[in-house]
Amino acid sequence: MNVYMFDGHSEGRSKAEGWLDQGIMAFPLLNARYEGPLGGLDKVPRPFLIGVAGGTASGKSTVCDKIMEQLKKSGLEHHRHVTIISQDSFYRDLTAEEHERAKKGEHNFDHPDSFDVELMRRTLVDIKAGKVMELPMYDYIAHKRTTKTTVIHCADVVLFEGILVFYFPEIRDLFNMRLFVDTDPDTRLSRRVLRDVEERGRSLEQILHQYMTLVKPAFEEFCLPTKKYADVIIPRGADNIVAVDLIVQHIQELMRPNRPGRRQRNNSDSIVGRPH
Ligand SMILES: Nc1ncnc2c1ncn2[C@@H]1O[C@H](COP(=O)(O)OP(=O)(O)O)[C@@H](O)[C@H]1O
Ligand SMILES: Nc1ccn([C@@H]2O[C@H](COP(=O)(O)O)[C@@H](O)[C@H]2O)c(=O)n1
Repeated sequence: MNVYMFDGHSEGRSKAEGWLDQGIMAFPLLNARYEGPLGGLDKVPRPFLIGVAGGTASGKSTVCDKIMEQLKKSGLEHHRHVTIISQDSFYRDLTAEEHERAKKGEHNFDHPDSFDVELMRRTLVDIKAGKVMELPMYDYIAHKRTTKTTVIHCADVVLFEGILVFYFPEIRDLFNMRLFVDTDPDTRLSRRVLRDVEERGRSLEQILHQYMTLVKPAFEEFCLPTKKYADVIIPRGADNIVAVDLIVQHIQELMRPNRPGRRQRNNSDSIVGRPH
């Protein structure tokens, strides 16, 4: 079985392609023995779908990578697989006019209308149903999904990361666990500048213009308010080893075979704490 590890470092291309460039890695994950679609109180959904939200460059992808790494280290291997999907794969196609604006950093990629929500929903529903899926890849230089796709199949844990994964109720409600990566805005901006210059072919002027006029206001209006939907808020992102460890332990516990009282996620469940 294959698992796609995404690193987000591919030059100007999609995160998915970056993961693929590193090789499709077998990633045996958990030794649990639950099978098939869930419904009973003693079953954990398979795949177990985890939403990972947070502002741009907050470290969402890095946290997802850490979670995968920790699960791997845990040694609970054998026939369990984890997949990371980026919400960026679901940016909708731009018109010619929008594309011209995007080239100047004037298209609002941080607004909910920028996403093909129905494609996102259908894809996640199909993944939850255990179907083999082809995901569109995203090119940050061309500002469009490419004809290349990533095939996802047989995942036991799926991490779905993106700035607005909790914004749309029909997407939000699909998650079995919700994480919000909460990183200081100055840190995020400096990381974004470096990343967008190095990997997304942007000039400093364009990055700052886009950030101040579109990214920052949209973060405050659309992304930040979704923090309240998180089960766990992770301050400082992947640097927060304690939070990542606790989350991984919780996933392992949920998936432990024959766990007493194992049951499906309830919206009032909490791992560490809920936001006020
Ligand atoms: N804890 C960290 N310390 C230093 N750099 C980091 C850290 N987390 C992420 N980065 C860097 O910041 C950039 C954005 O991180 P990423 O995980 O891709 O964020 P997001 O997925 O939220 O956009 C990347 O270049 C990444 O290497
Ligand atoms: N063509 C595009 C598409 C997206 N963006 C920016 O990417 C950010 C989301 O990705 P993160 O990895 O940072 O979460 C979002 O803030 C968009 O502004 C872009 O610049 N160009």
